[in-house]
Amino acid sequence: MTTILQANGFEDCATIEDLSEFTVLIVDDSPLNLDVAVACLESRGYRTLSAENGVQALQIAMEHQPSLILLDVMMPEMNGFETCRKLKKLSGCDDIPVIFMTALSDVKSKKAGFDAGGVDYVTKPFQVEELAARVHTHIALKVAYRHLKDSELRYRKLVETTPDAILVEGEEGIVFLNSAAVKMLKADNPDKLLGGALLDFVLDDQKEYAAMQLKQACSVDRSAGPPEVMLLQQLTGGRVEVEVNCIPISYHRSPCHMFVLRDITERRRQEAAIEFQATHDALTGLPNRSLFLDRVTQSINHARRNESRLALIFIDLDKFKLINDTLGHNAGDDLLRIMSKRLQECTRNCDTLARFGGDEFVLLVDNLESEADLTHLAARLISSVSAPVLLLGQSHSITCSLGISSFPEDGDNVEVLMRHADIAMYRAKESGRNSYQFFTHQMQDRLNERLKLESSLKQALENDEFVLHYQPQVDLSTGKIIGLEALIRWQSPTLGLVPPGDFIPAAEEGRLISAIGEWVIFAVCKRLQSWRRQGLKIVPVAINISALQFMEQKTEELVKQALNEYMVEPKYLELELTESLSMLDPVTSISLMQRLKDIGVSLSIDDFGTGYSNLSYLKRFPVNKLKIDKSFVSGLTNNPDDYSIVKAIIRMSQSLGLKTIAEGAETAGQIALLAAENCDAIQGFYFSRPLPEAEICAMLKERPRLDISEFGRNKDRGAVLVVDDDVNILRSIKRILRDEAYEVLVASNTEDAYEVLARREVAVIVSDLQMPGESGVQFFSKIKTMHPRSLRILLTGHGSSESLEGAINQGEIYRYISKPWDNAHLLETLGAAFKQYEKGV
Ligand SMILES: Nc1nc2c(ncn2[C@@H]2O[C@@H]3COP(=O)(O)O[C@H]4[C@@H](O)[C@H](n5cnc6c(=O)[nH]c(N)nc65)O[C@@H]4COP(=O)(O)O[C@H]3[C@H]2O)c(=O)[nH]1
Repeated sequence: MTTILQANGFEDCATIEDLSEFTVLIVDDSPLNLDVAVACLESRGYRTLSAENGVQALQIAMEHQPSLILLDVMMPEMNGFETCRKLKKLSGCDDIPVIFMTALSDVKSKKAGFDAGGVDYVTKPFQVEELAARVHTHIALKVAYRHLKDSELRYRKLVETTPDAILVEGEEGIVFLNSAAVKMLKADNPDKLLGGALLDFVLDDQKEYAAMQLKQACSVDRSAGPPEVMLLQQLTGGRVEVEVNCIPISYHRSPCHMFVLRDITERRRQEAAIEFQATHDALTGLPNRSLFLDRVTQSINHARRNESRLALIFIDLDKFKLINDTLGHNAGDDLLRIMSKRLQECTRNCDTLARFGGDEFVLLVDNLESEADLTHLAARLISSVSAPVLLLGQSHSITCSLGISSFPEDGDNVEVLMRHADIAMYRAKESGRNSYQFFTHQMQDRLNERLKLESSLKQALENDEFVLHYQPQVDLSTGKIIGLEALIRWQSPTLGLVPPGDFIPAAEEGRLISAIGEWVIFAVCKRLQSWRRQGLKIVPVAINISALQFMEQKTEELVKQALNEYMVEPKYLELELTESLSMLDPVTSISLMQRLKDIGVSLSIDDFGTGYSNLSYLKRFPVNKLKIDKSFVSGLTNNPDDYSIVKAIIRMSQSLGLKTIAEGAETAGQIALLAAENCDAIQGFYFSRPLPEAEICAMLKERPRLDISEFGRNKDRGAVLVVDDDVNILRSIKRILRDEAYEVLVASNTEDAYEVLARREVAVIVSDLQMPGESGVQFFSKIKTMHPRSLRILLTGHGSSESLEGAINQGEIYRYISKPWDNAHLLETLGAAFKQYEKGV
C-alpha cells in the first residue's frame, strides 16, 4: 500500500493501494528520454504507455485513457502544446492531467504550457525523483478529485431521494430545495419557491408563533430536544403538519439555515387512530365504556356547578341473543351497526351514545331540559329501532327496552346512575319489552324479588316442585278427545300453585328454561308410560318448546332419550313451536324440525297468526298442525277481523294439507263458528280447563265427549232475532209476532246476540239503536261482514236521521222502524224482509 497523499494534505481523501492501477502515457520523440522516464515510473509501480509524437499520443490517449500524460513539447509535426489542446477537446480525455517535460525553461513557454491545459511543468534534463514526485502528486490529486465527485454525487442523491423536505434559506431567501420539498409544498415549479421563506407557508394567525419556533430550532445552543411541529399551508391550499429541524450551514460561502421538514400527517393519523381504538367500540365506532364514563363524570361535574340535569338511558335490544344465535354472528354484527346508526340519528350533538358490548347501548342526555323531552326521546328511540330491518335478505322486527335514570334525582355519581338505569331497563323488559321505564326506588326491590325468583326456580327444579296439568283437545267432527296439551305449573311450598306466565319469562331470562324444558319432556314420557301401564288408552300429548331450548339444538337428543327410556312410541308426542320462533330463521328451523320429524314425533306451530309468517317457508315446514292463537278465537263471534283471520288460517291450513286446532275456545258460539268453518279440533275452557294428573287420568278413563250435535248450525230459515236492552220491548215484540210463521229469538245485549248468530242461521235481525256498550249501528256493521245474508232492521227512539241515512247508504241497515212503532208497519216491514231474505238465499 502506498500512501502518497498525506504529504499533500489529503490525508482523509485516499490511500492508494496499488500504483499499477495507474497508467502513465509518456510522449517524447527521443527514445532515450522515453526509456529513462519509463524506467523511473515502472520501477515505482506504475504502468506506462509510450508515444513518439503528438498524433500517436492522441490515439493512445483515446484508446486507453491513461491516468496521466507526460508530454514533451518540442516534437516534429505537432508540438506538445498543440497536442495538449487537442487532447482536452477529446471526450473522455479532457480530465487527464498533463505534465509537460521540456528543455524550454523560460517563463513564456511555461505559461504557454499551463494555457494549453497542462497541470505541471518539468524541465529537462529532469531528476527522476522530482519527476516521480510530481507524477505522484497529480495522480493523488486526481484520485482525491474523483472521491470528491463521488461523494458529492452520493450526497446529492441522498438529498434528492430522502422523503424529508430540505430547504436551504439564507439572506436572499430560499436558495435550494429538494424535490421532496417541492412535492410537500405542492409547487408545480421549484423556481416558484426560490427566494421565498419557510415562514411564507405558515398560516397568518400562526406566523408569530412559528417565527419563534424557527428561531428556537435554529438557535446554536439548542440541545437535542424534540423537533418543532408546525402546520404549513401548501400552494394548492391544502395543509401539512411537519416536524422541523434546523441545521446552520454555509451554502456557497454564505451562512444559511438548512431546514429539514418531515411530514407527520400520516403519523398523526395513526396516533389518532390508536387513540380512537382505545376509546371507541370497533364494531360501531361509538364511544366505549371508558370514554363514556369519562364523559358522564365530566357532565355530572358540569351539572353540579350549573345546577343543571342530565340523564342516562340504557338501551337493550330485545331477543338480540336469539338473532345472533340463529342468524349467525355476521348478521348479529350487521344488526348492531344498523341499530347504532338509528339510535345515533335520534340524538343531539351534545349527547353521547356508547356501546358497552353485546347489545347494550347507553345514551348520555346532557343539559336535560324537561322530563317531557326525555319521554319524547325514549319514544323516538323505540320507534326508530322497531322499523323493519333486513338481515340475510329477510325482514325482521326488532324491539328494544329502555331504562332511564336522571341526575341528581336517581343518583349523584356515575356508578349509581348506571346501576339504576340498568335496573329500569330490566323492568322495561319484564313488563313486556319494547317500552321504556324511568327508574323508581321500588324497582330495586322488584329486581331483588326477580333474582330471588330465579334462585327459587333453580331450587324448584332440584326439589322436583314442578307439576304438569293437561288440557284435552277435542275433534270437532266426532266430539272425541284426540290429544292433550301438557302445561307446566310450579307447586311452590310458599307461593302455592304458580301459573307458567309468572315464572317462564324469569326462567328464560335466567337461562333455566332449557333445564325446565328437559324436565317436561321426560315427565310427559314418564306419564304416558304410567297411563299405558294402568291400561288407559293414551292419546298424543303436546309439549311447548321454548325458543331458546329449540335453538340449543339438544331437543332432538333429549326427545330420543326420553322416548327410549319410557318406551313411548314417538307418535304420542307432539312438539309445539311458536310461529315467531320458526320464522326467525326459517332455514335453520326447517332443518331442526326435519330432524325432530324424522324421530317420528309430530310438530305443530303454536300461537299461529301472531307472528309474521312467510308463506313460502310455511309450506316447507315439516309440521302437521297449526294452532290458531286464542286471541283470535276470543274475538271470533263479535270481531269481524278475527273472524276473517280465523277463516283465512283454516283455509290456508287446509290447502297446505295441515290440521287446524283452535286454542282458547270458551263459548258454544265460538265452537259453532269453528265447526262451520271446518276447523278440525278445539282446545279450551268450554270443554275443559287444564286438569291435574289425577283428574285427567279419570277423564281418559271415562272419555267424555263434546256434544257436537249442538254445533251443527241450524239451517231453519224462519228465525228473527230481536236485540234490545229493554225487556218490555222484547216481550212486546214477541207478543206481536206470536202468530207469525217464523221463530222469534231474543237477546238483551249484543254479546248474547253474537253468540246466537254464531250458532243459528237468522234471517232478520231487529236491533235497538241505543244500547249500553255497542250501538245498534256498530253491531250491524260487524254483522254485515260476519253474517252478510241476514237482513238488519234498526229500532230507533229518536231518529238521528243523518247517522241513519249514512248507515242505510253503507248497506248496514235494511230498514229502520221508529219507536213507538205501528204494529202493522212492523209486521209489514218484517214480511218484506223475509221475502227479500228468501230471494237472496
Ligand atoms: N283464556 C283462556 N285460556 C285458555 C283456554 N284454554 C286454554 N287456555 C290457556 O292457554 C294457554 C295455552 O298454552 P300456550 O298458548 O301454549 O301458552 C303457554 C305456554 O306458552 C307457556 N307454557 C306452559 N307450559 C309450558 C312448558 O312446559 N314449557 C314452556 N316453554 N312453556 C310453557 O305458558 C303459556 C301459558 O300457559 P297456561 O297459563 O297454562 O295457559 C294455557 C291454557 O291454560 C281458554 O279457553 N281460555
